[in-house]
Amino acid sequence: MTFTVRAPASSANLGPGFDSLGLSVPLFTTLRVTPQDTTEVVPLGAELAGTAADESNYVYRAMLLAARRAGRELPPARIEIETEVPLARGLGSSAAALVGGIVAGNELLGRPLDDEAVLDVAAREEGHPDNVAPALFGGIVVATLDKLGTHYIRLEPPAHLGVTVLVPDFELSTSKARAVLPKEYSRADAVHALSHSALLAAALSVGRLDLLRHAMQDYIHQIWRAPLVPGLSDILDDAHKHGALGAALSGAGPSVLCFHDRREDTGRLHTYLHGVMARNGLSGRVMDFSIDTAGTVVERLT
Ligand SMILES: Nc1ncnc2c1ncn2[C@@H]1O[C@H](COP(=O)(O)OP(=O)(O)O)[C@@H](O)[C@H]1O
Ligand SMILES: N[C@@H](CCOP(=O)(O)O)C(=O)O
Repeated sequence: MTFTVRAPASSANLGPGFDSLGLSVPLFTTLRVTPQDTTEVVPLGAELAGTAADESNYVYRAMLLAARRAGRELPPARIEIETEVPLARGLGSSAAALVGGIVAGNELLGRPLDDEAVLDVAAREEGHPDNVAPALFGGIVVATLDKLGTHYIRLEPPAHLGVTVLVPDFELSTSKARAVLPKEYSRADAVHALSHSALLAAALSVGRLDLLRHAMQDYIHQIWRAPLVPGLSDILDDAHKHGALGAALSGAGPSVLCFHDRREDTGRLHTYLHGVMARNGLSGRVMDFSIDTAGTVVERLT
C-alpha cells in the first residue's frame, strides 16, 4: 500500500509571536512511501539537490522519531521526497520535512501516535512549535512547548485574510538567524512582547484586521535580524502605506510576510515590495496566498 503525505510550508512568529505563533502556507513537501524489502530515500527535484539520498536524510530521520516514540521498529520502504518550499528562506521547509516524516513514519507503523503525540515529537525536535503546529494542523496556531507537553489552539483564519510573501533569492539558515538574538531582554521588552503577541492572537481570533498592524510590533527578534535582511526595516515601517494590513519577518527570514485583505488588489503592494528589493540589490519573488487550512494530509494510493 503506497501512500502520500503532503505537509505545508509555514510562516512563524508573525512579529511578536516569537516561537509561539504561526500560519500554514500552501506550498507543499510531498512524500510518497511504498513499503518494500529495503529502505531507499529518493529526494527529487532541483530544490532538494543538496539533500542526502540515504538514511541520514532529515525526512527519514523524522520517520525514525515516530518509531522511537511508538517504541517500534520502522518497516523498510521506498521514500520519494519532493518540495515546493524554498529551503532556508523562513518558510518552514524543515518543519514541513519534519512533520511530513513523522506523519509518514506513523502511517507506516499503522498510526500508533495520535495528533498530539505527533505534534509533541515534532515540537521537541525543532525546539519550538510555531512552524510544526500549523504545518500539522493548518490554519493559524498559537502553541507553547513545556515539560508537560505541547499545548495549542488552532484558529480558523479570518475571512478575507490573505498573505503576500516576499521570498528573496538568498538563503539564511534558522540557526544563523537565531545566533544573533540576545540571551536576555529587559522587563520593558518582555512586557511589550507579551502584550503585543496577546493582542495579535486575540485580533486574529476575532477577525480584527484593523489591529494587525499595531499588534505586530516586535522588539524581540526582528531588530536583531534586520541587518541580515536588507530592506526589512523599510518594509516593517512602510508596508501599510502600500496596502498591507501588517508586516513581519517570516520565521527567521529572509522572507517577509505581509497580510492583505483578499477583497483588495495587491498590485500596489507587489510593486512596492519589488521596489524595496531593487533598491537593496536583491532579486526574489512576491507571491499571494490564502492561508492553508488542511495542514498535513495523508492519501492512500493502493
Ligand atoms: N524536504 C527536505 N528534505 C531534506 N532536508 C530538508 C528538507 N527540507 C528542509 N530540509 C533541511 O532543512 C534546512 C533548512 O532549514 P532551516 O534553516 O530551519 O530553514 P527553513 O525551515 O526556514 O527553510 C535545509 O537546508 C535542509 O537541510
Ligand atoms: N521562531 C523561529 C521560527 C523559525 O522559522 P523558519 O521558517 O525560519 O525555520 C525563529 O524565529 O527562529
